[in-house]
Amino acid sequence: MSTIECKNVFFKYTDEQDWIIQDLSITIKQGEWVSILGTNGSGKSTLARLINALLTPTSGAVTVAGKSTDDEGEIWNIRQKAGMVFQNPDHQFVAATVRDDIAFGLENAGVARDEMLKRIASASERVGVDDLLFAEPHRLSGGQKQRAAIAGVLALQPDIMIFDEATAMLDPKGRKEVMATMKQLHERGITILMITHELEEALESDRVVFMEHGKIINDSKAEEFFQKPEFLVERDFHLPYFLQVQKHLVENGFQTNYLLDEDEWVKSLCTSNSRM
Ligand SMILES: Nc1ncnc2c1ncn2[C@@H]1O[C@H](COP(=O)(O)OP(=O)(O)OP(=O)(O)O)[C@@H](O)[C@H]1O
Repeated sequence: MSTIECKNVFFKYTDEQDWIIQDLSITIKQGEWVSILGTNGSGKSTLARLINALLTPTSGAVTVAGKSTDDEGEIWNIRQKAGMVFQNPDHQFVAATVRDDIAFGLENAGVARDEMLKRIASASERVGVDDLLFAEPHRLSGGQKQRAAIAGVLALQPDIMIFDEATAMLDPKGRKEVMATMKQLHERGITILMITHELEEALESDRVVFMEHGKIINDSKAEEFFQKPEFLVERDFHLPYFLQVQKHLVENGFQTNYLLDEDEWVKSLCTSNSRM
């Protein structure tokens, strides 16, 4: 069980900069699916890197499963517990085949050969790249590449997976594949931290954290967060079409609250007394 805990974290990359992360505190429990939304430059990726121990706080504390990211002896342990998947899948591969790429991380982690083979088989099967193990990563489609990258992280048996705009470079099919994989990992109890600009993706999560100027300005359940879409509209976020329609209905008194599941909303509309 790995809880993520950030306590009064301040961070800047250089002395000359203003704070990139300012007095940020958050606790994320094992098994949660948290979307991290925010405007460009608000510090989302920096927060992810602080949690993954790629960066350490200038002041304050970040702990993962009770281990401080400041403790040099725990860095590799933390990175295994909290694996990261990045935006550009092409930057994540180091080996000539998917199989060797997954094996590379395991070798670095000192996993014995028999165990390594088991883990490669199980991680690749879980994300549906078991038939691509001998393929060259650069020849895969975008969605396949991201799933192969996820398999590499998954083989290290993380409790937490951090997706930093992992679908941003994918076409709709690739996005769908990666979102389905995230959903499946969440169902298996892995904590999902998903940095995204896509509200459709955030609708899938349990909790939404919204960052601005290095601070968390909203932290609530997704159902609650999406009850106030004007918060997003004011910040130039593009609402999913079915939420835009609901916004008009709410504003005109035809509906009292927002439903985040499109099918459920359509069903309720069809059975409602206020059918138009
Ligand atoms: N290596 C670095 N050195 C100096 N400043 C940096 C570095 N990386 C990021 N920054 C600055 O830190 C701030 C926050 O960047 P970060 O990437 O965390 O934001 P973000 O919310 O993820 O942005 P985006 O949505 O555009 O990806 C930005 O002003 C950025 O210019």
